[in-house]
Amino acid sequence: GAPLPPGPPRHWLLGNLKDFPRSKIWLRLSEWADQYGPVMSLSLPGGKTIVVLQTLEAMNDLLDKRGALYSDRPETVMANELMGFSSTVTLKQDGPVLRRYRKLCRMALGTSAAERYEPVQQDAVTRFVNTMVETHTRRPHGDAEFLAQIRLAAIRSIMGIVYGIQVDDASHEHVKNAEASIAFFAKALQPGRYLVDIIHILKYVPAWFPFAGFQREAREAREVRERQAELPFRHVVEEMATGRAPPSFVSLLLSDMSDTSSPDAEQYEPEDIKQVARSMYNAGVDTTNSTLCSFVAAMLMHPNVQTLAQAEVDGFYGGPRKSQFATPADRAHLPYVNAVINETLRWQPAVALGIPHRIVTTQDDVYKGYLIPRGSTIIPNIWNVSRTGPDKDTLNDFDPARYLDDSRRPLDPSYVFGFGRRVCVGQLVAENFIFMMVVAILSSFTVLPALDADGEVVTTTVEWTGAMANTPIEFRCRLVPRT
Ligand code: HEM
Repeated sequence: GAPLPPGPPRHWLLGNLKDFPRSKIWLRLSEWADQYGPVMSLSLPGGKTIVVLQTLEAMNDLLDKRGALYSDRPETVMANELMGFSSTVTLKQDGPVLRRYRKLCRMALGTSAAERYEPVQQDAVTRFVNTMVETHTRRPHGDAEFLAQIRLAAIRSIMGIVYGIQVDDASHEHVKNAEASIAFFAKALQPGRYLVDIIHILKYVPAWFPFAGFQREAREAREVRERQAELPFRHVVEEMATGRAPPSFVSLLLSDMSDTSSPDAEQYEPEDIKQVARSMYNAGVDTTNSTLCSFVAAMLMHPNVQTLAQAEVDGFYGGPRKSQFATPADRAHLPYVNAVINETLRWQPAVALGIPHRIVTTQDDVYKGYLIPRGSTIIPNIWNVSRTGPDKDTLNDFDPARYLDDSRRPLDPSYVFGFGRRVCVGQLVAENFIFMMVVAILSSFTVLPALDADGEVVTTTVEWTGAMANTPIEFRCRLVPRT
């Protein structure tokens, strides 16, 4: 039969476990791309195979064109079984339930639905701008408050879209539950974080056992996850009963279900809607937040780009601070701003390794002469694609002009939203919100370095975390209101 795709030598017991760095795994994988080519393999203890796809061609060939085989997700014991995140869209195995979930997502996040959410997204943008103007008055030397405010804006957008709930600040009960849930979720998905994901038998260890801290954590995660699902959902049901519910993901789907003439009425349970709604926060907040924080970092590091983008925005809206009613339809008129957004998505992809897929457990496959064993984990190395293209040596630099130049235009960065039947369901609302926030920031503020107590400019370098969501590590700057 066909050989496994090439890869570094394996230890007889540990496989390649020791070859994985603790953070920014994508950098190591991208180094291996030069050595091993478009498809490589690694192994984990217990003989599990990981296949890494390094080119967009390989990702499209397998995850898209052979989607019937490659749309499963790996089973993680801690996240799926013990913490109970298997009811999350993102981690759901392929099958009839996932297809139901994704249909609900398309119904409530597709093109016509996305337009209905523009007012709640606009509201989140306006509140961000107002808060940052105030922050500048109180602390003109700048600090890291904008990071918390960007996250809050992403939260407001999601809570508004999914439940029609207005969030004043991060101490809102639903937000606290959701943030606790997302922290468990992110931790459980860190590779190698829990031994139980490597030695599955440990899942039978009872919670009272010494060293079974992971069981107690899992119980806490289940409780938090349940509250995250239940409370905001119940709020929408109550508001609908009194006729006060604004249009939201949940209210649209619930009213569709209760309409007996709708062909969908019989196909869904309220429980499906509740679980799908809960999934959105965990999938949508970190990703949107990372992208917007990377955008601010880019403006801080590249004042010349900021000036050009501001000039384009001012030209279109008629001057600084005039963009408050920007809508996604304006994108067509702002080519340079589009290039800035594309370059941000490419330069710091929010999920640099995507979310792993899995090939079905019932059938092997062969690709480019190599065996892809049934049940292997398939990792699309999005980072490597973002570093591939003309002018390769410059691809670590932030340079939006490359998208406006035929001779060095990189691939369209939509690959940062994933592939095939598992492609991001929030892409449209995410792109709309990112556009609205970027225009509002450019039009309302100039991003400048923070000042020290003597009013001197603080030299700032920005680094990114190496975790699943590729987010800038806390840095300070000023968002100075424009006049
Ligand atoms: C810049 C923003 C975002 C980026 C870069 C992003 C990226 C991704 C990626 C890479 C995947 C995995 C696709 C795959 O498996 O091939 C994904 C899945 C998903 N995204 Fe997003 N996402 C973003 C925003 C959002 C938002 C705002 C929402 C919700 C409104 C959302 C909801 C989801 C869900 C539910 C899934 C799971 C789909 C499935 O497993 O079938 N995402 N996203």
